[in-house]
Amino acid sequence: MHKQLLLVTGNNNTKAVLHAQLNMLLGDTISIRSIAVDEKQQNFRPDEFQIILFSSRSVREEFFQLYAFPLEQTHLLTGKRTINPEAFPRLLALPKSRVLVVNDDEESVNETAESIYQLGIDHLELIPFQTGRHFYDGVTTAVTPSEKDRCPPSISRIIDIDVRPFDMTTIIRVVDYLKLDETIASKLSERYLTKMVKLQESLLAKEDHTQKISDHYHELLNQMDDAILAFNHKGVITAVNQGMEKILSKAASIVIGSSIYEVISNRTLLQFIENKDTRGFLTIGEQEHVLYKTTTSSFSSTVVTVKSVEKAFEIEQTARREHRRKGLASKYTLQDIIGEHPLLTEAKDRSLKMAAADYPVLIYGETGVGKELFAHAVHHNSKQWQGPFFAVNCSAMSESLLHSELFGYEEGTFTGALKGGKRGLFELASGGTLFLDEIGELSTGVQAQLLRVLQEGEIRRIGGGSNIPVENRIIAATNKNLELEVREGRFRSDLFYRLNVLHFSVPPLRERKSDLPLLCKALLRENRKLSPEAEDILQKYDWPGNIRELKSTIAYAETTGGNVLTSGDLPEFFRKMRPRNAAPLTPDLFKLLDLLAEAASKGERVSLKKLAEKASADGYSLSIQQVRMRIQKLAEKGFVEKGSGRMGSTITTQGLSRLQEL
Ligand SMILES: Nc1ncnc2c1ncn2[C@@H]1O[C@H](COP(=O)(O)OP(=O)(O)OP(=O)(O)O)[C@@H](O)[C@H]1O
Repeated sequence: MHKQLLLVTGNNNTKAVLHAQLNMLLGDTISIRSIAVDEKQQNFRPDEFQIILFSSRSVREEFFQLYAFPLEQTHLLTGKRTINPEAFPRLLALPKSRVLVVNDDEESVNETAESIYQLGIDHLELIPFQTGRHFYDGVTTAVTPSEKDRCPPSISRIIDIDVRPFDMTTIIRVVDYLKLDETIASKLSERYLTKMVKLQESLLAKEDHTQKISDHYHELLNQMDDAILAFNHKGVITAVNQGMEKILSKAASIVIGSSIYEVISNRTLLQFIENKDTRGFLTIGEQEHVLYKTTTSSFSSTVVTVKSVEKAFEIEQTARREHRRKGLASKYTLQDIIGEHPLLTEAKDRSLKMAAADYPVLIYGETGVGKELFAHAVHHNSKQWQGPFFAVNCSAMSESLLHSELFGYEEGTFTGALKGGKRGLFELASGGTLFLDEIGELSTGVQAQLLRVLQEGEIRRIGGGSNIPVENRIIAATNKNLELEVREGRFRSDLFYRLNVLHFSVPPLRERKSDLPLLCKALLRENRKLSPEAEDILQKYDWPGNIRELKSTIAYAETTGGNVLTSGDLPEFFRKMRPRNAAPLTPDLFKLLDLLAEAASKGERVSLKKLAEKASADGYSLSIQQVRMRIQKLAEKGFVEKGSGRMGSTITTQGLSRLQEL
């Protein structure tokens, strides 16, 4: 009689998979009938089967609730299930993480998890799914043998490992009970083994790969000049390199896995690990070292790096250059502030001394004297020189805009607010310097907020509920007399006294005109210079716009002039000014200029011949050649513009103003 096996499963999907497995392994020798437990069966007699194989214990229980047959002659077997080898690579590819195991009941969940562990997949922390529970803290991936619908909504990634097949012991028990030919058993194990070997190969490949990666990291860590130590949130050391082994005087094999408190005896190092600082110093023997501490974003690991002072300095320089490239760091140092006048030198000396302190600095000075330049230099010489430098002009924005620029806002605070909110300048400049230019223009509302920051060291974003600590050096500048502003009630006295602790003035250019040649030289492009006459004009001027005005004057002259910039190349305004000691015009030059002015008033240009005739008529006997030479002279002074060919000449505005002066 042909031996018959009944397979009973929970659902049709499982039935199809398990039936295919049994059929492949035993189909040539026995007849297999498969049912899903709740399927309606007609003419069905379970006692006709020699063996009934259940896919799980719950299926078995359900079966006997449906069929109350006495089954004395039938062997009942609940199969053990394993993981589908095809799904193996998908499990191996998952990163080290916590993963939810989902199946239809508690037992099958545990069984699935057990099989995963038994197969050697140990990099996953498997969390058992519980029916009715919706949230699993921080778990976003689930592994399930085709029970996707049961996965809770908090799961974003589902790894379907397909229906779990019977494991080999179940098959062997069937073969054994049915007393099947031994050759079948060996054939079976061959087929089974082939699959298992493949599985093992992928596991080994993984282990080998992991080992290789681990060796590689070790090698890299040891290549580094710095000493490195990493520990987890429990203070257990997870990595060290040779540099750190030397500092600790202990081998990595002892250190790794031990608590930091067991292996670190150096008090400075231990204190640095415990405190909040991210940078510290450590002396080992005679040598100074810099300590750095970084915590991973998930706060699960902390890495401590020990660098030699020289190397740290080099890196900080590079970081500074990078900051500078991004325009965040201060761009100027005291060397960039040109001038040797004692008043300027005094300002430089003061600023240098004030830079070292922690108080705010207030810089007084007229517009364009270089207050911002000084603010950069103060930042550059301060403790926070490595941090960012942000400047804001308090008069350039409306009160509400300035408020949001300085303090930032939370998402949804107002129409047009950026998604995720916006960090204000106080937050951005934290750890660095915030330069508040034209502080005298601050509205009373913003003055009150600024006072709060200075007193409390924290800000509150617009629309935000919590206070955010900030640590900035404040440098403020004004061209107003702040004391007067306080007296007249426009500036808060408490804010004034907070800001005014350290202050200095930058002298206006008119009080340090001896610096003009130096400044001009620095501002002029290479190969360009000022004619003595032009320089004389610049010396005579009062410079209400200070260096900013000087800069634009030079830029103007360079655009209009050649290599030697004459008074004629200066902006019109300057050309009207009479240079000191300028040689007076000779009467015939004066006459020619006068004639040209007369013609210009009629909108005419005059030829050399005509000029000679007119001059002669007024008693100035000049040949055409003599007129040509004098017109050339006037043109050199910028008073006349010569026309080409027969075009004739005309007087310039500079010539006209000279004439008026005379
Ligand atoms: N001593 C100096 N040497 C070289 N350049 C200078 C010097 N002083 C000022 N400058 C230049 O002049 C311009 C104006 O300087 P800065 O903006 O620092 O003036 P300020 O006093 O802050 O002006 P404001 O009060 O109008 O903001 C800048 O381009 C700056 O580089």
